[in-house]
This record gives sequence, C-alpha cells and structure tokens, in this order.
Amino acid sequence: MAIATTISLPLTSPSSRSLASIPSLRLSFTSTLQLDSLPKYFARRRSPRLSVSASSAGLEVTEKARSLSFLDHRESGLLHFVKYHGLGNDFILVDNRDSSEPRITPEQAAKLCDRNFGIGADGVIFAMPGVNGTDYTMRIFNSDGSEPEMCGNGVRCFARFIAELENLQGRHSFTVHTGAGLIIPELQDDGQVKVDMGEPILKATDVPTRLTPTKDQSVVKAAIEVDGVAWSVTCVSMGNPHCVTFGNKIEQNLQVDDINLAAIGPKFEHHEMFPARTNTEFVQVLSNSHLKMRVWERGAGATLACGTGACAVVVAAVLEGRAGRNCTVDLPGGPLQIEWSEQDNHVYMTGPAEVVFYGSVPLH
Ligand SMILES: N[C@@H](CCC[C@H](N)C(=O)O)C(=O)O
Repeated sequence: MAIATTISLPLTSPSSRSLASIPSLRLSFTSTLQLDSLPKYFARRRSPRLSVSASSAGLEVTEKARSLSFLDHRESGLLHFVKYHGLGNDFILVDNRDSSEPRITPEQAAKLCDRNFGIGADGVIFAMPGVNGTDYTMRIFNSDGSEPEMCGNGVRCFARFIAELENLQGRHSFTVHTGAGLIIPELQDDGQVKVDMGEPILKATDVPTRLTPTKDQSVVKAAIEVDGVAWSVTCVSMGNPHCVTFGNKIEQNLQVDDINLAAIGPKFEHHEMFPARTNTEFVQVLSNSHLKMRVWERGAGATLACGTGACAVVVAAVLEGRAGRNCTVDLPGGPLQIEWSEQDNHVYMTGPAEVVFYGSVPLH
C-alpha cells in the first residue's frame, strides 16, 4: 500500500517572495532524533528532540517575523491525523495523548468523516492518556458524531498508531481503557493485531434491548418484527450493542449478498426494541467454523467490516448452536479470526490494521 503524506503549504507562493520575507513564516521546527515513520508532528513521547533553528538552515528570520507567524496561525487551526483502516473499516486517528478532552467536537468529527466534503472515514479515534492504571484511553466518534463504547477494527488501528507514536521498548501489548472497559491489543510479528475483547454481555437490559429474554436473562433466537417481517435475532453486547440474525420467516438461512442493507439496516438501528439503537449483523453459515456477514452499523451505516460485530456474530452462532467457538468470519473487507474462549469467557479477535495516509486539515 502506497503511503501518501499530505504537506501543508503556505497559501502564498514562496517563488514570488523570498522565504525570509514572508512575515508569517517561521522556519524553526523540531524533529525526533530517530528516523520516525510518522511525520514530525507525531513525535514519540519519550524521544529526545533536536531543535533545528532557522539560522542553522542558512536562513534569516527577523524578530518581527517570529512573532507574527502565518504558519503559527495555520498550525493552531490544523488537525494532524493519520488515516488507518482495518479491512476497509476506516478511521481518522488523532494523537490526543496530552489531554483527556477530544481535540475536536462530535460535529467536527462528522464533517471530517464526510466522504465528499471531508477526509472520509467511518469514525474518528482519539489516543488519550490512560485512566485507572491503564496505558491509554481510546475514544471514538462515529461518522454521524455519536460516541460508541468500543470499536474492534478501530482498536487494532489504535494499537498500530500507538506503536508508531511511542517507543514501546520491545513490548507488544498494552492496556486500553474504553467505554467497554479494559481492552488488550497485542501486536503480532506478522503485522496482525490480536485483541482481548473481554467478555460478551448477554443480559437483555445491559445490551440493551427491550426484547423479552428467551434463555436465562438473554435474548437468543427471539422474534422481532422489522418492516413487516418476523426476524429471528440474538442480542449481544461487546460493550456496544449488536443484534445478530441468521434468518427470518421467509428466508431461514440468509444469503447475505441478497440483502438490501440500506433499506433494512436503518429499520433495525432505530427499532423501538433497541433504546441505545443497535448495530445489526446479517449472517450466513458456511460451515461450523466459517461464517459470512454483512453489517449495518449504528451511527455509520453499511461498513466493510465491524470487529465488535464479528465477535458478537460468533457468540450468537455458538448460543444458537450454529457454529463452534473458533471461526473465520468473512466480511466485505476481508476475514477476521474470532475465538470465544471457553476458559476465560473472553472473545479474541485477530486481524489486520493498515496506514492509508497522513495529513493535516483545517478545523472549522
Ligand atoms: N466498526 C466498529 C464499531 C464502531 C462502533 C459502532 N458503529 C457503534 O456505534 O457501536 C468495530 O469494528 O467494532
């Protein structure tokens, strides 16, 4: 995958004026001593810094020019980011390690996620200081500006982002506080990221769903009418709510390629049985260890992949007796390996995360 770096340039062409005469241009910058793969503004937290001044670059800058920096103004209104994707589920990653407040508002996030007027993404993810003894906190805004508790593909991207930002000193794993509790990603030698996604939540009121529990306190193979059709669903929370279906009254075994997601997805998402809205997974069983799914995400619509969704799908498949605890889940963007461990009841997700490009964007 080619990596493009977006470079912010002054609006005035330097060719028409000498560099030093541009009053707003400040020519000092900092750079890390190590050869970083991220641009200079994503400095490693613990790296010593080397200051390169304007004079060492062979250019003169007046005091006045220093105090009236055009780039300073531009910089202060810029958001530096790295775009990542996990199987086509794409995110704008923001280095927010110096503050527990997201650098941008939900409204700004929604604008940046717009695929025509913004950068284009399914969500914005903030890498923040850890709390309660964890190494980091991850927060995320969906592309509609709502804030989910967790994001599976996002946390793999987050892990790769942190590994670029920080000197992990040989560590391959760290702890991440999320709205879904403690999440532990582990960077593997082959570049994939394995994530301990914690325990699934099955109690109906905690998912949350208003559907009447069918088994203990959980909703397994329950009937729900959506758009005039009786669907069979299992509700699972991976910190965020999921409604998993393998079929309905008309089609007991779904052929997921035939589903009109844009039509049916929003009807599930906003159904009165889901007070916090829901993500919905439509699943086809290919074998005892191989599932195929498409997803309609709460706050983001149809996406190419959903990590928490794939985890919920395997939990639902086990509860419905349709598959074993170790599955390959095919999503439109590619496969994820999911295991629901019998030993610790945790769900483990393994999959890729890739850099797409670096950039800076003015904030409005
Ligand atoms: N794509 C994500 C899930 C993102 C959050 C979701 N849209 C929600 O609102 O719960 C994943 O990979 O898990």
